[in-house]
Amino acid sequence: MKTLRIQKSITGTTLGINMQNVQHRYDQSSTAAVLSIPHWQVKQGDRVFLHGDSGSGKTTLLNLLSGILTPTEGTIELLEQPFSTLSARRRDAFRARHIGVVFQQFNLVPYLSVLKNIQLANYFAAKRDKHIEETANTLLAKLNLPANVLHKPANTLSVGQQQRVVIARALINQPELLLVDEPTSALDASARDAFMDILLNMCENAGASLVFVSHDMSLQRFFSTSIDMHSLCQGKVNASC
Ligand SMILES: Nc1ncnc2c1ncn2[C@@H]1O[C@H](COP(=O)(O)OP(=O)(O)OP(=O)(O)O)[C@@H](O)[C@H]1O
Repeated sequence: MKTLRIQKSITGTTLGINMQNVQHRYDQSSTAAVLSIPHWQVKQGDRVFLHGDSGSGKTTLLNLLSGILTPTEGTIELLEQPFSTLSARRRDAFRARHIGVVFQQFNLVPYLSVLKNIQLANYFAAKRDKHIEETANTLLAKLNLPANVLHKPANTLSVGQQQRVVIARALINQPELLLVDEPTSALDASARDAFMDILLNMCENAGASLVFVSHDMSLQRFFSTSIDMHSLCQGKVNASC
């Protein structure tokens, strides 16, 4: 049972993401920010395709949204709760409970089984699923992974299979916000399209917001909203609600 009570805004719409005057500098003494976003709001449940040139700040933005980085200036609210201003400990707890991340580095524990890797995510969320094996199996089946991989060490799976395990791990806690970075790079075209359908269906059923970063512009057609980093940093992307 989730403890967070998501408030409705005055328009009756819940905001999944609300960034105001956000800037990020890796080097505090530098005058130029690597990322500067005047204003960006994403309605809860929206699915956003984010693209941009190499070095335009996509990874930096995902790291800010997942709380791995905090902005040098400005504020980030998630699910209408303060996020960037939380202490590191409370931000970690918020991430474990409400955010699923699928980043390019899989961060699977290589010698642990697929099930143990998924259980770890559930453990850190502090909302244990008593039927974790059954839930994990259902998720893996939806992602077209055979049930017999569940007890195999993660490092014995193919790269494409590991990508699917990372998705299952990200979804196991039914996050309200899913942050995804280039998840289909190891899949061929037909597996990629099947995977996109599954991912988007899962997000829709859960009412989750999705921020999906990719260089592969052919994936844009799966999304109702597509944003390039240049427009975002120019403040040309308005509130979606
Ligand atoms: N840890 C870091 N320390 C200093 N500068 C960094 C760091 N990470 C990224 N940068 C710089 O910040 C800018 C944005 O980088 P970022 O990785 O966010 O871009 P990106 O759009 O994800 O690029 P790509 O598509 O190549 O992955 C770049 O100029 C990069 O050199």
